[in-house]
Amino acid sequence: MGRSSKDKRDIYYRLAKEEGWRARSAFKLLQLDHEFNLFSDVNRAVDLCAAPGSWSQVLSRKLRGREEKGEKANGSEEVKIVAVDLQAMAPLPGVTQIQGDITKVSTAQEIIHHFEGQPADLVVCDGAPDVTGLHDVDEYIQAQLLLAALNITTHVLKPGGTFVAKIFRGKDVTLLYSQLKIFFSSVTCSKPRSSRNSSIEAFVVCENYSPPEGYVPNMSNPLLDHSYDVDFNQLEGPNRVIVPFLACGDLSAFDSDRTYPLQLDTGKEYQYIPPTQPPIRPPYEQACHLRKHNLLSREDAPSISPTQSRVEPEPSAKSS
Ligand SMILES: C[S@@+](CC[C@H](N)C(=O)[O-])C[C@H]1O[C@@H](n2cnc3c(N)ncnc32)[C@H](O)[C@@H]1O
Repeated sequence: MGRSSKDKRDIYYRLAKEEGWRARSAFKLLQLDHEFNLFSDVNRAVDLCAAPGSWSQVLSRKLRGREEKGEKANGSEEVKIVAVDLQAMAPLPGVTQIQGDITKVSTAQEIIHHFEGQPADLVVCDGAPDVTGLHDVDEYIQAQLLLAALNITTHVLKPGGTFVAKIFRGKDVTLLYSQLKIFFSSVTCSKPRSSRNSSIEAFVVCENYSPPEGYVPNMSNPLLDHSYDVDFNQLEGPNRVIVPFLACGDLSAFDSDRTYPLQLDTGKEYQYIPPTQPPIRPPYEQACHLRKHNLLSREDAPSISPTQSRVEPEPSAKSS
């Protein structure tokens, strides 16, 4: 397969490179913003599970771009963006990085410290665990990660703020919706056009953060219980919340499940563009090295430590 075959198969991968995004997921956040106007009135934003950084790029370009034009959201407040990931990420203008775990209270404290004690206006999370291929396990771990993201969000988000997170629409999704509905007056599940139909991935857009009275953020247990003073009759029972579903992105936008010719109708001649910023130390680095040297199936395959010589990463680990 030639190096341009992925450009043909994945139009958003190709557009991401053309527009300088680090990953095709940038379009998912852009399309969600187009539908929900996520960035208006936002000066302090948190990007959870941010590496390699395309969502942080979107936040940086949108919020700082507005600031540069003199269109500040709230008076004279400065735009601040914090990105958190377990992995290191190449620097981005105006984005403070925390290499840390979103399940740790110390990470929440670092975020608040960066915002000088002020809460965030917006928290986004495109978090995904390493996919195992066992659907039930993947769905379960993704759900746990979403709950961890919700949990840290309850430490850092201002009342009235917005939380956006990736969700897998698996069989237990209504339990997740019910947990989100405890904390937000509006929860919508949305599928941007750049997210493949063949993937169970979608995004929850949770607006108007309004925790139950007396709720004390607690990092010890990511599974939130239903013991707060919530009118579950309104929620139609804790496991039966019906959340509106909205497909978003202009219908004229590219279809992520289609293969497009390299020569599009744009009048511009096709030219191969390398990835904008490959991950700097991805967790699959060692597997790539072993595969490249045909060592994957050998029992005596040497293991390489993260401090040993670098190996060339694949352009993209996974994409939906
Ligand atoms: C799909 S990638 C995010 C892509 C990113 N939104 C972008 O646009 O470039 C998922 C990320 O979640 C991160 N992640 C998974 N579990 C995490 C955790 N407990 N704490 C912090 N990051 C985590 C992974 O390291 C990975 O970089």
